[in-house]
Amino acid sequence: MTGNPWENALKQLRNACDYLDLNKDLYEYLSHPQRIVIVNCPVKMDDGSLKVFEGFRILHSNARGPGKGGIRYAQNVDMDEVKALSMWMTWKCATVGIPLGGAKGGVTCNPHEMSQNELERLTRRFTQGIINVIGPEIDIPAPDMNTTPQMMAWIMDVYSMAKGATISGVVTGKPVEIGGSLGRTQATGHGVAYVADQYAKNHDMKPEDCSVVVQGFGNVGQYTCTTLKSYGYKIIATSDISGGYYNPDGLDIDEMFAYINDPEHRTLEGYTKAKKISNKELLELKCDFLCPCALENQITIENASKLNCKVIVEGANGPTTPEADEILNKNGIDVVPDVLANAGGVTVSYFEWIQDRQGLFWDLDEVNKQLETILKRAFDAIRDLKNEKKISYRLAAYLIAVQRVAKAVELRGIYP
Ligand SMILES: NC(=O)C1=CN([C@@H]2O[C@H](COP(=O)(O)OP(=O)(O)OC[C@H]3O[C@@H](n4cnc5c(N)ncnc54)[C@H](OP(=O)(O)O)[C@@H]3O)[C@@H](O)[C@H]2O)C=CC1
Ligand SMILES: O=C(O)CCC(=O)C(=O)O
Repeated sequence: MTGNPWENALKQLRNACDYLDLNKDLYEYLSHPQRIVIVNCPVKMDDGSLKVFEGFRILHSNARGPGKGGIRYAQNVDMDEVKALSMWMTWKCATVGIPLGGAKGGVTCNPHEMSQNELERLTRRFTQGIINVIGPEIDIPAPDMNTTPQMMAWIMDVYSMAKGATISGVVTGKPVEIGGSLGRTQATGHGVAYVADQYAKNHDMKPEDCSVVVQGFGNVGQYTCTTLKSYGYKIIATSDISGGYYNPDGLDIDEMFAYINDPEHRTLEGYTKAKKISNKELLELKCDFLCPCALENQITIENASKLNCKVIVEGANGPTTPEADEILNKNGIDVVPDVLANAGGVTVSYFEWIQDRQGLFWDLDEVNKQLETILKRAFDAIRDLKNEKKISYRLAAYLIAVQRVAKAVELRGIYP
């Protein structure tokens, strides 16, 4: 893998602090997560054997509010990845101006090789392990890669049983039947598409003339595709672990959606109504919008100069390395950064947290209206700063976010 995500996250912070000429103490403070919890989770597997899974919950900063961020289940989860993801959450919440801090969790496991019962036992054990550092006022988990609303329901159950009361606000991204918000499942992809469309509106690009490549066809990728398609954009390629799927005339996203939801398939393997291509070919396709919606470190020094898109809209967290960013800047390819582009998810999680605390639930139109208001305000502020200072979208977003966090740190006197 090119680049360690934590080192990449530190470089991005360094760039912003240098530009802002912030005092050294602030960089020193922000370059350390506030709290790291590591838990070993013993799980009885279905075959009777015992496996111990390592899990992390990391709070990067609660200067602006309780920690917020998803939990990821994947084989390559390690502490540096979770540290980076937690720091990116701090900037994301500050970028869109919601009163939450940054946190993230992860468990090193291969969820695709585990049964639902094993995943339930793992999720319950992991929750037990982090129970003292989560809570509606402390740190609120949510879904991320390979974690689902059902898993959020188990987290809520373990926490509630321990506290002796039903506490739905401990976690977001839950099923709506137990306090989830309408629109949360679609929110991240909806936000990616909405922000891409804002970019298009600002650059005289018409949806019907624009082709889009979306790497990843999971929660974020799927709803990025469906929402962009509903706006009139043509999705010409997408991918999952089985490879890329390309059709220059446009993919039938609904059909692909149904294909992977068929329990016989799960992935796009065997889907025949598109040309099969490699992940490398997918990223280098000629298109207007490239939306990486899978993993970190996909656009690197190796492939940045080979990209054939006009703009990158980052659905994933950390898909572009700082070195690749420099190449893209030189080549005139704009990058709408993750901390803005994929902030739709955490924004609707924030709405879910509010709704749970009030016991009053919004209809879908209200959720989407508020979401778009927040994303538009953030996009406009970043665009204006970018134009004024002649800097990248990423640096503009970071300047806004880091200054907001710095102000909170100063006002609270966090290091007297
Ligand atoms: N869910 C959310 O609300 C948010 C997620 N994000 C970020 O978006 C990204 C995607 O998350 P999400 O959609 O939730 O995760 P999912 O697990 O739902 O989907 C991940 C997608 O990436 C694909 N993928 C995994 N490994 C590879 C690979 N090596 N090459 C190509 N594709 C691969 C998966 O394929 P397969 O299913 O076949 O394994 C799947 O299509 C992550 O970076 C996450 O942190 C950001 C904000 C919020
Ligand atoms: O919904 C949330 O609270 C956080 C989602 C997340 O993990 C992310 O934005 O990367």
